[in-house]
Amino acid sequence: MNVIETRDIVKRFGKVDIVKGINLKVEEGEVFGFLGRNGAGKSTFINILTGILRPTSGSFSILGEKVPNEEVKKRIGVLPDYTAFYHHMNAIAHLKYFANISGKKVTTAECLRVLKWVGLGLDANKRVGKYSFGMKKKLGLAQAIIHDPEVLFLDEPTSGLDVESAIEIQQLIIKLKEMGKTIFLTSHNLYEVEKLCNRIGIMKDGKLQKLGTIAELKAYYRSKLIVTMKHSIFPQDQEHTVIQWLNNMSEEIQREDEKTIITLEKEEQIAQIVRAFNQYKINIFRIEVDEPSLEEVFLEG
Ligand SMILES: Nc1ncnc2c1ncn2[C@@H]1O[C@H](COP(=O)(O)OP(=O)(O)OP(=O)(O)O)[C@@H](O)[C@H]1O
Repeated sequence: MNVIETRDIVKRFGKVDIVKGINLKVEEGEVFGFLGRNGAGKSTFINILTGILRPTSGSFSILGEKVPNEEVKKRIGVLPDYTAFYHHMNAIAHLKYFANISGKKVTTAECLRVLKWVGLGLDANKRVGKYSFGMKKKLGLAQAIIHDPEVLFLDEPTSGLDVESAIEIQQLIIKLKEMGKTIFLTSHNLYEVEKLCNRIGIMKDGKLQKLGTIAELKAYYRSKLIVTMKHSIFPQDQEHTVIQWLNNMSEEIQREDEKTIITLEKEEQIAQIVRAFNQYKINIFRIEVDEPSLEEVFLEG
C-alpha cells in the first residue's frame, strides 16, 4: 500500500513557487529520505505533508485517506521544531500533553517507557527548559512516537547534533524502521540517508530532481565522466555553432572563455570533442577526466 501519495503539490509564497509540482509515492515500511541543499524546499514540503502548511494546489493522501483528515492526524507522528517545546513542563507532562493533542491518553508509565527508549529515562522529571539541544531532539522523537503512530515525519532529525548524539538518533530511527514504521525524513546529510533510507528523492529548486534507491542513483551517475578542458577562446564567428554542438552531446555543461566542463556518458565522446575542436581550430591545452564524487552525484547533478 502507498502510505504517502502526493499529486502535483505546489506551494507558492508570494509570487514564488517554492515547491513546484511534486508527485511521490512512499510504500508501507519504507524509510524515504528527502535530500537537498538549504532552501531546496524540503521543510516546506514536509510541512505540507504534516498539515502545518496547506498546498497552493495539488492533493495528497496518507494511509489511503485524503488529507486534511482528523483521523489520519492521529496515525502520524511528527518530530517537532526545536522551538515548539513547553519549557516549564517536565518531560512526562510534556508527552502527556502532546499525546492528548494527538487523541490518545497516556499513562505516566507509558511516558516513562518511551522516555527510557529514547535514552531520557533519568531525565523524565526534569523541566524541558533545562534540556540540552540533543536531549530536546530525543524528547521530540519521544513526542513523535508517544501515540504509537504508523507514519513518522522527521525533518532534519540530526541537524545541529554532535556526532555521538546524531548516531544515537540514527540508531533509534533504525529501530523504528525495524518496528515496521513508515518514515519520511529530510536531511542534508548524504551519509545519513545512505545509512537509514531504502529510497531517496533529491529536491532541487522545488522539484523532485531524482528518485530511486541509493544503489540505483549511484550506478546511474557513477557511469558518467566529468571532462574538464582548458582551451583557446572559441573563434567568434563559430562560437554559437560550437556551443550548440556541445549542447547536443550533453545537457550538463559549464562554460568559461577558456574552460569547458562537460559531463559525458562514454569515453569515445572525448575523442569526438577533440576532433571537433581541431576542426574549429580551437587548441586544447589540457584535459582532465573525473568520476563524479558522491556529493556531486546527489546534490549537484
Ligand atoms: N513562510 C514562508 N514565506 C516565504 N518564503 C518562505 C517561507 N517558508 C520558506 N520560504 C522560502 O522557501 C524556500 C525553501 O525553504 P525550505 O525551508 O522549504 O527549504 P529547505 O530545503 O528545508 O532548506 P533547509 O535545509 O535550509 O531547511 C527558501 O527560499 C525559504 O526562504
